[in-house]
Amino acid sequence: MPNKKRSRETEAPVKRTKKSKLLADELGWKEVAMPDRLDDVEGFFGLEEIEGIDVVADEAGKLQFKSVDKSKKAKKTKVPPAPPKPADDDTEAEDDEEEWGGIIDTEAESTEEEAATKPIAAKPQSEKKKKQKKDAKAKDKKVQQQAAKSNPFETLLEDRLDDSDEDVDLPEWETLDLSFPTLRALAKLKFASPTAIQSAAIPKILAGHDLIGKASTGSGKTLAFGIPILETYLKSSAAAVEVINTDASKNKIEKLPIALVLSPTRELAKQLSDHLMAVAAFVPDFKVVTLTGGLSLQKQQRLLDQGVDVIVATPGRLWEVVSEGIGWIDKLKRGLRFLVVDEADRLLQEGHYKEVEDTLNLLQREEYESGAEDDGSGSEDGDMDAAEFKKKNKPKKKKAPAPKRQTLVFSATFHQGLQQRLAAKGKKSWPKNGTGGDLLDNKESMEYLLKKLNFREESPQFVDANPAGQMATNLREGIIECGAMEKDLYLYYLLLRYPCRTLVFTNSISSVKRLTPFLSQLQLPANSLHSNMIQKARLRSLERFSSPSSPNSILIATDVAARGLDIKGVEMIVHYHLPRTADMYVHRSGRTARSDARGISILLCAPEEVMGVRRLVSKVHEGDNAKSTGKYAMKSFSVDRKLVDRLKRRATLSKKIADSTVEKAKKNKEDDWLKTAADELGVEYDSEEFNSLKVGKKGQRGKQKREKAASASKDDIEAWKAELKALLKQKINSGFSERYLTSGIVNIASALMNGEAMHDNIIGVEKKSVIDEVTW
Ligand SMILES: Nc1ncnc2c1ncn2[C@@H]1O[C@H](COP(=O)(O)OP(=O)(O)OP(=O)(O)O)[C@@H](O)[C@H]1O
Repeated sequence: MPNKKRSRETEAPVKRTKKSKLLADELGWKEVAMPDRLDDVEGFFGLEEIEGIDVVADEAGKLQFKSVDKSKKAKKTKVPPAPPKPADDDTEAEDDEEEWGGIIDTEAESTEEEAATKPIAAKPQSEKKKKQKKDAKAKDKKVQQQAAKSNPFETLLEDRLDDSDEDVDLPEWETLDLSFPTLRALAKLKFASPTAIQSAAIPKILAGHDLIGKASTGSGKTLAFGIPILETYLKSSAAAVEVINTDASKNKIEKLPIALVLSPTRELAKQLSDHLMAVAAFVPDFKVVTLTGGLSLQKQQRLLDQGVDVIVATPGRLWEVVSEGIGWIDKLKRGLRFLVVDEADRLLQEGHYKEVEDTLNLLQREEYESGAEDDGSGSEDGDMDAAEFKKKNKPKKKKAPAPKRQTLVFSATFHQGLQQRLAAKGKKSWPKNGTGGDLLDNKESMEYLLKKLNFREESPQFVDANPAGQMATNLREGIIECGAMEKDLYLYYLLLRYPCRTLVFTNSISSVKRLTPFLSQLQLPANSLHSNMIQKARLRSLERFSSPSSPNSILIATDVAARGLDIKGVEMIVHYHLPRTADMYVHRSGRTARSDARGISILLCAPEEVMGVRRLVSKVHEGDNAKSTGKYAMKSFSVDRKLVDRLKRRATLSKKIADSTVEKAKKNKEDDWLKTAADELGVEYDSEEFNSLKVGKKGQRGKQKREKAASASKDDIEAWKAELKALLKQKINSGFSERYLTSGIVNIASALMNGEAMHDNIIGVEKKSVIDEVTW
């Protein structure tokens, strides 16, 4: 039956005849657009609708159609205004509008797990809570504004209209023959010269080649593909304007996306979009849309429908948006001039590859079916059976010219484990014997990518901008050997001794959840990032971590932060857990020493891990020019063991407090869940009895430990907290900085009271840069 509801906005023409009763075929049916991908299309090939028609039955009960007076109909079908929503019932609206609008509250970050356990209906907030939220909002807004000030991209966007006559003098970029708007943006960004990958890749891409680009972390790969995309956009929009000027009949151009950039993580996608917008700061119509999970799907669809030049997306969300949208597959096929696969080795890895493959299949450039075209041969025979009708109306195949789409692939690494994983030979873990996780050489990477990606050219251009080494030139690496159970203590030592913006990598979400309160108890500004956090909390953590107002901030993260993130001022990377593969080591370490900056990467290693790690790191450095004379020997990072000893009690107390809080929260959650389950089953719930049944011998020890932590009494915790507080007030004298100790510049007690205590003033040793600790 025609669906009146769906066509409220459009008025379908009705073929009017003299008689008021009409036959079905006399009606002005209008085709309804269908989502590009239907899950089950068997026996279904189209939908049409009609409006302004009443269905009436004659005396014999036969249905007939009757045209309805439009004005009356309009009255009849007028949609009543939606009833006002109760003030606290904003769940639906929120879902629709959910987008990142900066820091909005400072409530303890909640995970998706936690969110799921919250009651669905929002409770009315108390005045006090509202006020707290308001204050927190204002505070976070301030932090956000400060963060924005430090973001060169934002400043650039603010400046762009101020000085349109400004001269651009960038001789080093001259050979690339770039447009004025691009050069202006580069000048504003203070990028005086192109980086090696930019010099090598930009001319090749502009010449129309497919390209595989390999260059070390932080070496400017984003603009190596971003600039050619912008230049192509500028040329094609200039050509479009010419067409309009010379051909009066074409007064409207359809805006089609010219580039699709795939990113493995949400945060990287956002960063890539910002970066592209920054270089396009003087091209006002250039529009980049980011499609990532965790934020409103509808909002992203709306943005796309408003017209877009570049789409930056994570594969899962792209697939969702495009396949559920209408006409997007066709638009992508017709419009795309560039497909960029950033962090290609990650995106093509097992687990991610399926969605990328689906996307690639969608974009196949062979002949494609454009869908049914109305050729005016609609059915006139009401008795025609479905099969016959379907045959007659079969969508016509239409040949489309192959689009000139270039495929651009970028990464700092291409490693062998990738191929093995794709061949489903099982996961490679960090090798004890130092043989796995090897990085692919150029020939192997090329073969691999050729197999996986549908390049336009038979041999895409391969650019390796840093053949001499995998790691950034200004990066120093070190190793600290410590007992497996002492990693918390050594981490605390490093963060306290060398206050600077630090990223700490762990291999599990639970470690992130444990280490964050552990460090917070020790008054270190720790934030967390892992994939179980809701998207807003993820972005909020990153904002806090990168805020200029907290130059010594710490981010405890899983490998979700390992690739691509470009955060200014990160000086130290700590591998709390060893990276699982060599490429992960390269990417994690690459979050520091970016562009011209210096940085250090430190591995915390248990004695049994040291040999394997040393071997693997020397593999990563194989081929380094400077070190090719012999095997690269990873340096031990010098540690003041005396100071470590003096920090032990603090670390022990903080660990106890953090563990008991985490375990208590877990236990409460588990108890709640079990109680509900028991209620539903109508049985008595006894947590101890239940636990004794649940755990086998194997997990007994860990379980006992956890139970012990969870069973700490409130008084125990309070006592630990008081002891820790007292300890934190005391300076710790490691013996080598008497000048600082006796100077009395910092009044620790009042600093603590005012919330100003930072790790560089609660330790009684001189602040020292971690980077200066190693020889350069
Ligand atoms: N020509 C240039 N001159 C100076 N800085 C630049 C230049 N091009 C890019 N940059 C800056 O260098 C930093 C690193 O760039 P980008 O994020 O593109 O690196 P990348 O090679 O993609 O790193 P990764 O492999 O970690 O993803 C960014 O802050 C960027 O703004």
